[in-house]
Amino acid sequence: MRISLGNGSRRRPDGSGAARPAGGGGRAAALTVTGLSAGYNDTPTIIDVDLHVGVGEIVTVLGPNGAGKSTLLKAVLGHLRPMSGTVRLGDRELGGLRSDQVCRLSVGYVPQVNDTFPRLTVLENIEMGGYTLPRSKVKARMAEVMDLYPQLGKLAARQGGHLSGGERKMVAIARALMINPTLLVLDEPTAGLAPKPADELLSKHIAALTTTGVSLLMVEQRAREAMSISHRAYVMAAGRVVLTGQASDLLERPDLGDVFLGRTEGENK
Ligand SMILES: Nc1ncnc2c1ncn2[C@@H]1O[C@H](COP(=O)(O)OP(=O)(O)OP(=O)(O)O)[C@@H](O)[C@H]1O
Repeated sequence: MRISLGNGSRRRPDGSGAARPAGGGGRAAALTVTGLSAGYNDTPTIIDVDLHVGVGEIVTVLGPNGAGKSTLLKAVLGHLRPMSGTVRLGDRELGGLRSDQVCRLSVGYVPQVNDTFPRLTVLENIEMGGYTLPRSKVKARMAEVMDLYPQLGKLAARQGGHLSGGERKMVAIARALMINPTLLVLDEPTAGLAPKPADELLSKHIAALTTTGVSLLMVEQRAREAMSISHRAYVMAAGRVVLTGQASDLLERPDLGDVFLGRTEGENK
């Protein structure tokens, strides 16, 4: 059974969900997943998933291990071919496209692991993200991206392998922003981070992305912190969406950790 909390697409109280043109000319578009089933070896792992990320929204997918969260992202990103259903970004159908084709439609991806090139400097890592841009546009786009994360300026010459986990993730996000994505997909960005840098990554660096107008789909285990910067959330269990609603409504649930992650609140901290 799917439970829905809250109605409509309310913006966050500070109004930061307002769509703004992304620097560099990216076209704003919403992601709409309808009736999506996908999986491995002809067996569906996710079943009949409906999900929407409005323009400029942050939407978080939560759920216990094995719920199908990463499989959902793979199907959106073209790493897995949908068995049924549709994945639309604006008026474009992504379902059935290869991952490189999805990327060329302005979909940025920050993977959970192998997020930076350890032997390349911060600047080189970020520049790599612009490999599909005309050469003449790369430097200007790098400047725009560095404006969003000025902290990276001080680390410009440092190798990826010599960064903290939080710094590395910021570099990975900056690299993904180089294509000025319409949709940015983040797979468990705080995985492996200590609580303080994890909170900082969510509350500062990921929350700051709302200023770019990008639509953001994120899988995240830190339910409370992720929802405090999200517009809506979807909870998956055993391959299905079992709960969806406004993040502010879901945040009020005292059983957040138990219900959303299948574990205790203490473990969620
Ligand atoms: N490449 C694969 N081949 C076969 N089965 C897979 C593959 N990848 C994942 N699965 C299975 O699909 C199911 C969902 O996995 P998925 O990684 O999507 O879950 P998840 O919610 O992202 O879990 P976690 O939070 O642990 O990352 C699991 O039962 C998993 O074993």
